[in-house]
Amino acid sequence: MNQTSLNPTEPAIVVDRLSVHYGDVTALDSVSVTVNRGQICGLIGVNGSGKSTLFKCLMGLVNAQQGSLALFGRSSTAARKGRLVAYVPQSEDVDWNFPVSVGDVVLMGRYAHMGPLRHPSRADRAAVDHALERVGLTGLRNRPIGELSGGQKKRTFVARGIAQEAQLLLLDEPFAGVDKVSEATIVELLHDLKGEGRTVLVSTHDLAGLPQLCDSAILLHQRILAEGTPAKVLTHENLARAFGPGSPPVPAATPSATPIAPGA
Ligand SMILES: Nc1ncnc2c1ncn2[C@@H]1O[C@H](COP(=O)(O)OP(=O)(O)OP(=O)(O)O)[C@@H](O)[C@H]1O
Repeated sequence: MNQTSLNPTEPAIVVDRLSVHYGDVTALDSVSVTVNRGQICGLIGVNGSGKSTLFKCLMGLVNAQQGSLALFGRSSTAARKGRLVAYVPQSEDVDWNFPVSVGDVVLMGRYAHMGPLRHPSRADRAAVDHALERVGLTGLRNRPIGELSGGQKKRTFVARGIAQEAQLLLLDEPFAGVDKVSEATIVELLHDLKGEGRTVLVSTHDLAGLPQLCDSAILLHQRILAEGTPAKVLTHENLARAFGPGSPPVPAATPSATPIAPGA
């Protein structure tokens, strides 16, 4: 399955009335969202608002009690098997003591391309080389993943998604605990990936950077509080509903917050 076999009219993500409960805790309550293809969409909300749960549902790692979802019109299992979707998990969800090198992690992105013996072909090795180069980690290929900085670890997982040639990248807080160089590298990469027609859903607490990074945004608090352009979503009222008293300020660079003078 590749991009050319996809129906171009199908959105990258359609979530329909999805509810997830962990025992007594409601993580997602009848969540419906659509993310169109070729967009960078920002997922925002307080800690515990359900962002990671939504990512895990999209990856088929958590089963919803109610509702449905589709990735490019397919089930999450079919999308994963078709290597359409790549996931960059939160750092807390990764066992960094697992004895693998940076190159090994990126090569994992090629597994679905390989035969049952997982013997890498020349094309697989070239894809890994290319992905490492794009994230600026060629020199660290043989380094154990656990020895990298937070930002380098994130870049390694982004490289895995690039090597996989995934059409949809799900990034759970890629900017958390990363240095400025890694942050700038990841932002540039996401724009490049979008330029190639790929779709990105990225959770972030960096509201100030969101208008520059994202085409659209989703504000989550178990339910969808707002969805649309960053300017539409990042209003004082919406942020107060999501974050409560002491909510973060509306980003100054939100396009609608800076009206263009007539004739400008
Ligand atoms: N495996 C689990 N078992 C029980 N409760 C869970 C589990 N995973 C998440 N939760 C609860 O579900 C709710 C949503 O958690 P989730 O991790 O999806 O939120 P989040 O928005 O990603 O938070 P953060 O920004 O802190 O990562 C929280 O109340 C959390 O405590």
